[in-house]
Amino acid sequence: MENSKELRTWLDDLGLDHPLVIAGPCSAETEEQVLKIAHQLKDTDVNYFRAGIWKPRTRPGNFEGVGALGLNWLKKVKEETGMKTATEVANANHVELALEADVDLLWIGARSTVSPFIVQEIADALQGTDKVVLVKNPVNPDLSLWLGGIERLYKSDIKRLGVIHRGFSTYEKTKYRNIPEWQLAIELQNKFPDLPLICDPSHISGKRDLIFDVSQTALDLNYDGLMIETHFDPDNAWSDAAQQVTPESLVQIMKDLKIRKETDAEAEYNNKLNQLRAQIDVIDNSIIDTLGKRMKVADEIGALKKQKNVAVLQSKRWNEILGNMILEGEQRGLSEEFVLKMFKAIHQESINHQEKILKS
Ligand SMILES: C=C(O[C@@H]1C=C(C(=O)O)C=C[C@H]1O)C(=O)O
Repeated sequence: MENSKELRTWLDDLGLDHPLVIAGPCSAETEEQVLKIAHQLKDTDVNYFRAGIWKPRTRPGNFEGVGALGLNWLKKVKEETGMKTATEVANANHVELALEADVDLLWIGARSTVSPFIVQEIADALQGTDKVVLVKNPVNPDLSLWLGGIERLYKSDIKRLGVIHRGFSTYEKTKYRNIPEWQLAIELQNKFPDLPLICDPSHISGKRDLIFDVSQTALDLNYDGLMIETHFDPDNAWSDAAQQVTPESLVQIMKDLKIRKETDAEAEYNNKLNQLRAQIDVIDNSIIDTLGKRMKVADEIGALKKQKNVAVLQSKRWNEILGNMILEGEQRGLSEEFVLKMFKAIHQESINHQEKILKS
């Protein structure tokens, strides 16, 4: 599959002057609940009304969705509000029912994207559809698996495509429910700049207070749209209560978000930018030069260790370096997270260099 402008035709055709917005409850609970939220979202920036009909839950025993019955409620949403509708499908049967109910946008969830069997089954069931189909990232940070999902759909002649970034599971405790790993989405944009990219700040955040911040970061990184879970009574929602916002909050979030343009033609801005970028180029070259020199010293240490039959890894020395560098970094405004990541990568490269010498 190649990048092509065609991938974003469905989005361009909407002619929006704001990011695409997909909003609605995490789960459809009752007909009344679905219609009430839909009417509250009707005259806002919302383009697609979402509601989960089949809910994949991590553990059994939780509310698993109202099932096909909820599709009738989505039909009513369309009739009564004119909003397009969206839901998640996780197997061929869901696809068949959702297409029958004329749902306008279908997405494949993170737990389905991990399974090529399931994605293929869904792609086969959707063959040639003119519905919009979006693929959420797999739960693990695997770009190939994510793109593989898109490619399977593309091969099934589905051309109105896009991706949803909902973050990645992690064992570590972080402020996020699912860590964003923005680099992965940036890499995806580099490969497929015209594939519509939607952020799901609700699942990245896991709590409503973080949603604005995550949404702004997404827009700063050129995302095309947002999927935000919305409920009139979030605290009493039957699923994902902590991360849903009220329709009023959603409107406020959309109002407060700054939509950045890709560039600015003004000469003064461009001159200054070019000057600063020239500085960055010089600094980047010196970083690479310094790292090359560091590895040459590591090579010499490797040769010494080889002579004396000493192990490559020296944990005590390594921990001293890490501790010192975190302190040094702090004084220069570098976060501990960044310093750790960078020095772990440097250490690994140093080990690789020494290993090569010890094994030669
Ligand atoms: C270079 C050495 O080998 C390893 C690599 C280190 C580094 O790159 O700084 C530090 C400790 C060792 O784990 C060393 O022993 O000093």
